[in-house]
Amino acid sequence: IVRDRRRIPPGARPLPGPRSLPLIGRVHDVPKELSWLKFYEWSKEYGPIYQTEMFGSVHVWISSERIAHDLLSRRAVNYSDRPQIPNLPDNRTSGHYLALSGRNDTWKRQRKLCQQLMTVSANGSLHGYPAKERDRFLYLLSRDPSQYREYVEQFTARTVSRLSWGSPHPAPVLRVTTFGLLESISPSGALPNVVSWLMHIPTFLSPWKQKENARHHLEAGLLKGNVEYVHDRINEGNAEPSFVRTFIDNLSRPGDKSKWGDEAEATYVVGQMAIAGALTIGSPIQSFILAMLHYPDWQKKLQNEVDTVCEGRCPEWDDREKLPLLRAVVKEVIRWRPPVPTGIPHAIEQDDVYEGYFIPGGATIHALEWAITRDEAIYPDADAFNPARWLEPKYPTYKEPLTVHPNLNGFSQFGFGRRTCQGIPIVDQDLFLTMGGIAWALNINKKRRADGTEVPVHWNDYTPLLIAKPAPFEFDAAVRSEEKAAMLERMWETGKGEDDEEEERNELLAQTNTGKDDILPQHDDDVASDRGSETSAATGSLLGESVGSVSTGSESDVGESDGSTPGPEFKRRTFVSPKIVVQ
Ligand code: HEM
Repeated sequence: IVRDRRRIPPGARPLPGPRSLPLIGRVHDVPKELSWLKFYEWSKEYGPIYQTEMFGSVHVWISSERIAHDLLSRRAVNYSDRPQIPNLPDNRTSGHYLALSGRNDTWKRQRKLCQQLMTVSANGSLHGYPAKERDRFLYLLSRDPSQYREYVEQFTARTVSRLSWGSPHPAPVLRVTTFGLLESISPSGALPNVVSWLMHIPTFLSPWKQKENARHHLEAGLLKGNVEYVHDRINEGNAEPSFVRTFIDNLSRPGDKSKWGDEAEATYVVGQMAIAGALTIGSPIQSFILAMLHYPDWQKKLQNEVDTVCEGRCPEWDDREKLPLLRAVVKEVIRWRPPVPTGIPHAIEQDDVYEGYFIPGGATIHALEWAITRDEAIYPDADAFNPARWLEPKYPTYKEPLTVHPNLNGFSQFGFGRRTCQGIPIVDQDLFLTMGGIAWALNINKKRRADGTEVPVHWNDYTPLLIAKPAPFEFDAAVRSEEKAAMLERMWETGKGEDDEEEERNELLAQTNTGKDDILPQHDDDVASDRGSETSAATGSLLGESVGSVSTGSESDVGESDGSTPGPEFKRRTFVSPKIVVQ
């Protein structure tokens, strides 16, 4: 849609914004890296709501929480659609990506199902999965902190795989297909998302379409194979709790998809939940480590709270009422370094006028999460990491009682109106347990060179995709005592048996089935790194393979494919065990 002054009703005026060049609008001004800083800078110049044009599309940028609520929540009827993503042109209609779906009946039904599945699991404390995976994560991190990105991504993907399908084993393939999706939908991940006419190029000429088709094929195999796996486990009487099991046991109504959809639809709803969980939560966990390096005083305060309240043991989810500082740290990390800094865009359906400004129907509406968390009236000294802003009455964000507040419910960083994030129970528990666990187990410090000087750590260098993660940085992490080192060993031992057995069986089956052992990236750092160019080679090689269904560890899945192509296998991971360093 091009700005058309004839559409502006009498008395209204166009939104302010940078002057556009013919055809390209302001596209040349938006940097590939940290684009949200440019949009934030423009908000200082043009105000808390302004517009830009890019290749004929109008984009509206909102930097004030009040305005975001006025439009996206109060006028939700008109502001709850999603824009078309040129590199994923059926995103609004396919029913495969709830979060990217248009405002249609399929989306409404899927959103209800997603909420129901989440509620059942949240009421069961997420079946203890985040704690189980947290214990594994802490042990691995304590062994080799330099692999922190790999272990963080393993933690998030394994936890959400358990929640979705009752098994951690889909995690490696989930990570690959999910990262590919992130590239496909991000403005900086695929050229057609910026130069939209490229979406009309036929598939045989379009590297972007070919890559996305291969990724989608892999994803379909993964999701369908995983549902089969749950059926197998149910038939054998040993299915672990999961979203899919809840659907099959309680919500599936063959022949009637009116309320919860059918199994094919639920397959993709759960897939979307798994994708969302695997994509996002690693960002704040990594940002937490970054914050501890820049703010050692807050690390000490957090350790004091955890040590005093938990009397030497690692914090658990049941301790949350008694750990307000830990909850404040969780919330402050998300505020300080928003995981989705430009937000997930909404689309407006009909022309609208807001405070005298014309907003054209069809425009893309961005709640600029980065700017929203930098509003000095709400967050004084916004650039500083300061959990006290959630705990002391002198700050505008303080809320009582501290047994409940701060918490993540209703936080701007999870969006607005009818499209708000549905994963908050997972985010809350994953972050509480990992951040509390790291504070309990480890002292995070800047690395020192042989000459005693500190290795510098960046302040705000983040990856450019829709979900932003810190660029790699170096640090030291020492286990805080011999006693904790022994406890970490026990935490690892308790969780590992079942995994090892399954992975060993996978390896055996994979070898007999395919004789190939390199279909997955050798080093998952490739996937964890999220730097488009670094990762595309590994992802591309995987997607370039012709793949059938995807193993989740059950015998029936492995090797079940279209007959001509092998299913990708899970590589067995061997964990090196350097000596634990105790400080
Ligand atoms: C730190 C972690 C996360 C952050 C910061 C986050 C943030 C967001 C944001 C900003 C939106 C868009 C809201 C809007 O359009 O107004 C969203 C949507 C969504 N999120 Fe999350 N999210 C996180 C984790 C998760 C997890 C773990 C799940 C798993 C279920 C999840 C599921 C969804 C879904 C299904 C939607 C789409 C809702 C819709 O379009 O109707 N998110 N999230």
